[in-house]
Amino acid sequence: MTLKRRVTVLGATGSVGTCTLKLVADTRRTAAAEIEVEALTAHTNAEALAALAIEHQASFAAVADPGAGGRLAAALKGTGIAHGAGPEAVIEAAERDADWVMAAIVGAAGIKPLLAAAHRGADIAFANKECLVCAGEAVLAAVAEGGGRLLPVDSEHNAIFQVFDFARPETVRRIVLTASGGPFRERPRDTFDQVTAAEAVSHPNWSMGAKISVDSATMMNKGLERIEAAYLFPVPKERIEILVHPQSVIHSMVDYIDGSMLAQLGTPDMTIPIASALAWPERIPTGATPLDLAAVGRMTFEPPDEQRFPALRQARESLEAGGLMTAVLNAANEVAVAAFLKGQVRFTDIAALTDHCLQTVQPEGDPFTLEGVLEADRAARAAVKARALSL
Ligand SMILES: NC(=O)C1=CN([C@@H]2O[C@H](COP(=O)(O)OP(=O)(O)OC[C@H]3O[C@@H](n4cnc5c(N)ncnc54)[C@H](OP(=O)(O)O)[C@@H]3O)[C@@H](O)[C@H]2O)C=CC1
Ligand SMILES: CC(=O)[C@@H](O)[C@H](O)COP(=O)(O)O
Ligand SMILES: [Mn+2]
Repeated sequence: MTLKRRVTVLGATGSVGTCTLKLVADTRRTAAAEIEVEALTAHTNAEALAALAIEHQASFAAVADPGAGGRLAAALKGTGIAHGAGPEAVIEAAERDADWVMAAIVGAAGIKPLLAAAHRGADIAFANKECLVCAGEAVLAAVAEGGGRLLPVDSEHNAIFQVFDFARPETVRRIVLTASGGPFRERPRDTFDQVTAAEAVSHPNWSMGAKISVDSATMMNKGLERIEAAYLFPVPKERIEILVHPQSVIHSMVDYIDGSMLAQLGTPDMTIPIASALAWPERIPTGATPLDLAAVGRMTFEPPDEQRFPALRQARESLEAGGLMTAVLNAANEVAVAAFLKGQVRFTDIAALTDHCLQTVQPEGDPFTLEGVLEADRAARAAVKARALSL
């Protein structure tokens, strides 16, 4: 089998983006594969983007920040690589002719490029969970219209995707999303207000970008993943459960009506779910360390604690409420996490700010349209910013 792909990576300079490009390069070197790189994007990191574009011989590179365009142009001078700057240039990257697009921008900023790629029928390797959380209906509609595949990359959802019987969804009793519990699983609750940004981004098992690392620390990540799973898999939302598994070896499970539980296991390395999405339904070799269960020794499990991690309750209630409440939750969380990372609010303020927003913002737009989502997103961001100023 020769794997043929023309790939675009949205969010190429990030943790998932660089992992994807390393896998692409390794696969080209070590397997029967014809993989070309069409376009790469970043936000402000123009020099790193240019280096990646040159290394991977991309046709086009774009930075979302218009102010970074000059640096990108300078770094690409003489290479022949076309480039652009501003949100429209990132959308142009998504519109260019790649058949496999890695959606690895962080946050709702990724919505428009994702929709552009989905609308024209590209296969979407889907990491950017915030897009499904805030615009799930629009994303699924764009994928259906375009006719491409939505290939989950988030490790839990990729695990479920690998073991879910899509031909017989009625045989699924429940989905069990595993959660590491984050860096503060055992930390005394009464010290949470002293948590520093450096402590919050130190995930016990995964090396990831700052925003998702903080989300893992508050366990909002698992809440967002429950919402993501509700869009990705044909299972009633009340049958999506969370189980704390501190070793992050079992990446999630599907529980069937006959009592069989199927799981996907692996070392905690994003190379594995990205490779699954790149080759699907085939498999390709990767450099990921093979799982050594004897070395792991023990795997443990605990129920999640919504008192200790209120983000879990907030996400569950937002999913139950439906409509645009998950868009409100996502936007509120994005602003609160950014404020925490800048040292403007305490760790415990993140949940307080999202709670405030969920109680005060009542979006009235249409959750099926991008306009409705963006309106809810704006209202939630404004509410959190106003509240954060008064803390
Ligand atoms: N990291 C992981 O292991 C996993 C991540 N995910 C999800 O994947 C997504 C990416 O995560 P991760 O790679 O960790 O994030 P990073 O912060 O490491 O990277 C984010 C990428 O998005 C770009 N970016 C940031 N803001 C914007 C913007 N406003 N417009 C356009 N591009 C932007 C960044 O560019 P620049 O470098 O210029 O800032 C960078 O390329 C997230 O949604 C996350 O939840 C899911 C599972 C695992
Ligand atoms: C790698 C990945 O998919 C992350 O979402 C990871 O699962 C975070 O770990 P926890 O949210 O379980 O701490
Ligand atoms: Mn995950």
